Formats: sequence, structure tokens, C-alpha cells
Amino acid sequence: MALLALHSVGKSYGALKVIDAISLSVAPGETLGILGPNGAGKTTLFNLISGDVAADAGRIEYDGRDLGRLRPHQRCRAGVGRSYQVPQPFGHMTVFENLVTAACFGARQSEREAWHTAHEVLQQTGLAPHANKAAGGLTLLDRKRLELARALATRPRLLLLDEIAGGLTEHEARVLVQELARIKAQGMTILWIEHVVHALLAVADRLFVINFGRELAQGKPPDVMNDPQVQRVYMGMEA
Ligand SMILES: Nc1ncnc2c1ncn2[C@@H]1O[C@H](COP(=O)(O)OP(=O)(O)OP(=O)(O)O)[C@@H](O)[C@H]1O
Repeated sequence: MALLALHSVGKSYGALKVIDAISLSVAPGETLGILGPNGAGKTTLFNLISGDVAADAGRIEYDGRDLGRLRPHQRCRAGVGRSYQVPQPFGHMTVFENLVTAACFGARQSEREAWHTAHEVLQQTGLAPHANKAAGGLTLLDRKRLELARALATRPRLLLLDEIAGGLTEHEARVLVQELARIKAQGMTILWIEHVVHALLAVADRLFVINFGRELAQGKPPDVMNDPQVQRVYMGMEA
């Protein structure tokens, strides 16, 4: 059974259909990469899954359960963790405190459990040397890592990553990809929006391409990348 399934999900803002009858599913342990031009509706899709925005059509099932009635914090506690395109740490708090907060509120852990989780996630994401630094003073790579770490500290089964490699150097993106590959190898189910295509291709099992809120293509990465419609719309190449 799929861990996440969207059935004809839709969202409009006034006359603008931002998400139009999207159906997709993600199997446990699978990484689905989401591609699409700017403004295609990718972040809105995440907002619908995390509950930041309410769908006005269709059904979203997580682990066989209708997410529709759950508020964002309830979805998080059910195991849906996410990162944001623009990192959103508590800047005045340390990295460690940010992780403890995520574990306490996102996973309902006791303070003791949350400390344990924070230590584990610091190791997992390479942030241990920065544990006592204020989150607001981190480099872009470390802010991206913290965004990933905060999502992991909520103890998700499904991880939604929104442009986690955006703005990084080639080397930094490679480091992040290695971290994500390790997380995936531990069995995490991942939905990853990314414009840095080579980073996405290094981890994704399947790709899903959105254009104007609709599905343009989905399937195995080589098939999708060679699809003439995808090449024309997404990469600006003539078929
Ligand atoms: N709250 C809102 N009110 C009105 N329009 C919105 C709102 N949120 C998003 N939109 C519009 O919906 C469309 C899709 O936006 P979205 O952020 O989901 O795209 P995206 O694919 O994530 O883009 P990018 O790759 O640039 O991050 C855009 O036209 C955007 O302007």
C-alpha cells in the first residue's frame, strides 16, 4: 500500500487553478522527485499535503488515513515532516534548541527524549560542530541542513523537501545529496521538489513533472527526462 496517495486533488485562488486534478502515490521507502517550471504549483502541492493550505477538491491519504480533517500540527505528529523553501529556523535559538523544539512539539516527545533525538539528528546531518551556534548566524548550507534536521527531529515517516539544494555550490549540493542518500537508505519515504536536477536524479526513484498545476509526466527518471514534452516545457528544448 502507498504511504501517500493523492486522488484528483485541486486548489484554486480565485479564477487561478493552481493545482488541477493531481493524482500521485508514493510507496514506503520510495523517493519521488517533483519537477516543474517556476509557478507550476509545486510548493502549493506540499502546502496541501502538510495542511498549510486546504484543498478544495480531491482526497489526500497518508498511511491509509484521510488527512483532510487534520490540522498541520496533527499531520506532523502523524509523521508528515517538511522543510520550507526559505529556511524558517528560530534565529535567536541555538541549533540544538531548534531541534529540541521540533522534537517536543512536532513529535510530542518529552524533554529528555527530545534531547536524545536532537543529539542523534545533529550527528545524522553533520551539524554537531554547530550545535551551540545561534541558528540565525549559520551559512546557507548549514541553514539548509538545519531545515532538514528540524524536519527529521519531528520523527517523520514521510519527508517533504522543498528546494533543499537551491542556492548551494556544486560541492555543497553533493554533500547534501550524500546525506539524503543515507537518510533514504535508512528507509525514509521522500517527496523532493528540486530545480537542481542532477541532485534530484542522484536520489529519486521516480519523477513527477507539474506544469500549470497539472501532471505533465511521471515515471522512471530516464524516461521522464527524455520525454519530448518535458524537454520542451521544463528545459526549454525543442523536441
Ligand atoms: N496564497 C496565494 N494566493 C494567490 N496565488 C497564489 C498563492 N500561493 C501561490 N499562488 C500562485 O500559485 C501559483 C503556484 O505557486 P507555487 O508557489 O506553488 O509554485 P512553485 O511551482 O512552487 O514555484 P517555484 O518553483 O517558483 O517555487 C503561482 O502562480 C503563485 O503566484
